[in-house]
Amino acid sequence: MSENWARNPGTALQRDRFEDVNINRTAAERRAANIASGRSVKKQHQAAWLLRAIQCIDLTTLAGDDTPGRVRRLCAKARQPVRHDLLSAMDVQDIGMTTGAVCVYPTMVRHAVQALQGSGIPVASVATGFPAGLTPMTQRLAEIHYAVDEGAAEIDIVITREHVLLGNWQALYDEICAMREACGDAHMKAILATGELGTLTNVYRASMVAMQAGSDFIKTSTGKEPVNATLPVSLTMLRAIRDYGEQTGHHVGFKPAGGLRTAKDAMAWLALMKEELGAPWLRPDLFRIGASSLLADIERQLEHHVTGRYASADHHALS
Ligand SMILES: O=C[C@H](O)COP(=O)(O)O
Repeated sequence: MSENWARNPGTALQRDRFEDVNINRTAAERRAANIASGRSVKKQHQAAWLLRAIQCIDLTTLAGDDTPGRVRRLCAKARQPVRHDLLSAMDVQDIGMTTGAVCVYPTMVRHAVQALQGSGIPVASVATGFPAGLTPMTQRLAEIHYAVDEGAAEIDIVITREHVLLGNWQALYDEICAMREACGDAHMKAILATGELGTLTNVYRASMVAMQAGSDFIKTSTGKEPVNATLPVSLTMLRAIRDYGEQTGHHVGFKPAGGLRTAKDAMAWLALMKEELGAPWLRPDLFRIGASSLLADIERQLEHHVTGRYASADHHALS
């Protein structure tokens, strides 16, 4: 992550920027499918794209049975996400390849911070009653303070879905503003839990409110909803990011999360980013992929690229 990673200061709540916008699901699905067909990435560039995807992964463990040991193993993988011999074969052994961040629950932050010392890899913490967000506001804010005090540099908050479903934009804006303030210097990603928002129009409107309230990133899902990151939802959020950028001049990042497991998924989302927002968004400052098990398949594809053979998935430990 670059030192000068710009924050999104947000704006006042401006309903006229989103209340009249309606998203056509059929058109969004068609456009997303077209982009994901992968025509925009030439075969010979695929390995470079996969390396870029790794640099954008928020390597995640968010399980009830997480332990300090599991978090330490995850951090070791974040420090060295691809085997050295594969990096050497691709002549990229000296680029300092790491994942974008490690993402954990608040009580695991200290273990991750310790394990990542000196690596420059930030620790992200979920907070605010993840995944449902249905705990009292004072506790949700206290959780942010706790995670920041433990050393989290990034906070992934969850929104109250009810505010979106009822169109209570002021309440949504106020809640996210309060969370942004609690984050202090930590960068804030707002998880919209799009699988629970009903319509793409709601996704667009919630995205806009989250950005107006100062979110540095908008993120699709917790990974715990029945439907997590999809391409049409992502397209809708990227359109909102583009519109917000045109209106304010502020660049907001995007994080698809939940169910992204294959190198093919990573390629589809990279293509979507490039097509919709352009090359500046293909870097960890503005793009993260939240995933617990994507890295194994990417490493497998890179091995195939280098050796022409596939190793078994369990050959690539704990990715
Ligand atoms: O934010 C990250 C997600 O929780 C990861 O979801 P996943 O386990 O489906 O990759």
